[in-house]
Amino acid sequence: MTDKKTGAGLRGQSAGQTAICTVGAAGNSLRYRGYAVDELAEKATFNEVAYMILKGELPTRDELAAYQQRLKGLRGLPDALKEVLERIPASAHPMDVLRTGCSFLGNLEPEDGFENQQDVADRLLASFPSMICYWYRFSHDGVRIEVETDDEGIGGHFLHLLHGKPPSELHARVMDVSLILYAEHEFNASTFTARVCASTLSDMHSCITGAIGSLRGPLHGGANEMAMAMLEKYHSAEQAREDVLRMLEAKEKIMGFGHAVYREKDPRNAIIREWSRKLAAEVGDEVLFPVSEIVEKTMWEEKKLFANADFYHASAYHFMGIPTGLFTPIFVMSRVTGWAAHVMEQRSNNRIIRPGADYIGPEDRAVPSIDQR
Ligand SMILES: CC(=O)SCCNC(=O)CCNC(=O)[C@H](O)C(C)(C)COP(=O)(O)OP(=O)(O)OC[C@H]1O[C@@H](n2cnc3c(N)ncnc32)[C@H](O)[C@@H]1OP(=O)(O)O
Ligand SMILES: O=C([O-])CC(=O)C(=O)O
Repeated sequence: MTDKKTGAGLRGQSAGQTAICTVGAAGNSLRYRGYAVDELAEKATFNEVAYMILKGELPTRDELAAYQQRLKGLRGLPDALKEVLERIPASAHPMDVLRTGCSFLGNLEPEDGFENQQDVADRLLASFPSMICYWYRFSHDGVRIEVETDDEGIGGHFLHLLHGKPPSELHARVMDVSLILYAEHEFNASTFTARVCASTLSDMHSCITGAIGSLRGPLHGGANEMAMAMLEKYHSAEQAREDVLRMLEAKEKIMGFGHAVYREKDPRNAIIREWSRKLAAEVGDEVLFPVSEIVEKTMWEEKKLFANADFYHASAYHFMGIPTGLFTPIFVMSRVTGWAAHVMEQRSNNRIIRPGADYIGPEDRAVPSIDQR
């Protein structure tokens, strides 16, 4: 592994303070406002975690009930947004759809002052599943769906809209855990994008729209889709192992492995792997899960590279019948909590983020006339 404190990517350097999250303390831990992610994934719902990330503390029973009611009431989409979504072709990337949806909602319901920041965060959290599913079902199935359901959880609501029926208890819980695991991750690339935008005192929709653009890339959130594209090529564990060895020999990147901060393991991986194993048993899978396991084993044996949060999300989502293109939008539905919390934190103690650069271009020179060039 390269020295994390040298070279490109601002690796290992602190770019500011945060009270929201710690990543990689002791090489492998993840805590949101002091709570370990493993414990949250076991004992909490995503609604509770979202509330805690956005508002600072875990909700009481009454606060949670009121918050769930509030989010349910914010699931609807304005007609003008539905019209825009209907014009986006089926061939569009779903992340581009959410990027447009977020930006367009900013035209219809502008933040109009930082005193409304919590309201905008709640509105985006509640309406992203509606946006993506409204577009997906219209462009792929030709139907205009009703986007308001009575599902308690955002993950269950998403599956309901996508499949047109309420999800099983198991699927609703897996979605909830997945959203907990993806909710927040300190100064990752998309969150840093949001904070840079916030530091200019821009509006919440601009910050979140920019963050969606950064999350889209295959080195960040887009890795779960790329991992799925690779895994579904294989018909057996043996074939997968041989191809991974070939890719490593050719110095190709294997998506869903490695991390910019964790050194030993990504604590989210073991959690989503076990849920994926349960889903594999439910659907009677004998290929995708064993293939995923052999890829994980081979990467560790050959390169000491561990699976990150994205890797087993690929098989878990696939087992629940979610189209691959919607994997990263699910990440958005969750990470909007972390992004918005960071925007609010940046605003609360702001100085415009504007680093310097080491100049490596030509020495000073005179401008020649056009005939002399
Ligand atoms: C939710 C998330 O966003 S998690 C990240 C999701 N992204 C991916 O899964 C994409 C694949 N992984 C990667 O590209 C990288 O591991 C990143 C972007 C996550 C981290 O990048 P960096 O911090 O630059 O990686 P790092 O410094 O640890 O790389 C060390 C070495 O391992 C190699 N390496 C790292 N990840 C991988 C991988 N997935 N496959 C093959 N080789 C890898 C690097 O090429 C580098 O080799 P070198 O020293 O010969 O140049
Ligand atoms: O922290 C990072 O660089 C990427 C990551 O795992 C995340 O954003 O969840």
